[in-house]
Amino acid sequence: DTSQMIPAAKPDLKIEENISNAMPNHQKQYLLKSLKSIKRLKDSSPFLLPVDIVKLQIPFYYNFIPKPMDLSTIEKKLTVDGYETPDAVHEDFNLMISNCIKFNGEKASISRMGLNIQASFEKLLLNVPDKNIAPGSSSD
Ligand SMILES: CN1C(=O)c2ccccc2Sc2cc(NC(=O)[C@@H]3CCCO3)ccc21
Repeated sequence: DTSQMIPAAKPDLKIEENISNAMPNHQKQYLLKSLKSIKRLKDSSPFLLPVDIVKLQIPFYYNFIPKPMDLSTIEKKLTVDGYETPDAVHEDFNLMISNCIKFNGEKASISRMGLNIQASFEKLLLNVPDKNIAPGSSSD
């Protein structure tokens, strides 16, 4: 019952810039390319930008979703070296999808779309270059 609730303010996402041991550039470039190809998927369009609580008329969204996430935020964070490892990128991607399922429910079509792009992203993650392999060298 939201009649007694006070809409929570948008959480301010503090993106740590240039963290101490930022991810090697060849991993970062691979992940940026992967995000670009995810963004081209039709099921990605609702995830391209932060959930707009005004357009969607959901003033209590941040009461239920304290850590909103979207593809543009992940991409920005990658660009400013806000991630130490590919796993940390994967974590934010999973956060974006779990937020969607939590707010909309497993059965909602938007959740099916989210699971689709999550599966596509995880396929791309299988081929992230190793941290230590110099780009262009083969691993065998
Ligand atoms: C991920 N997600 C949601 O999780 C969400 C959250 C609350 C209510 C509906 C949805 S589906 C959804 C729709 C849009 N966007 C639209 O539907 C566009 C923009 C506003 C109206 O048309 C963006 C995010 C989103």
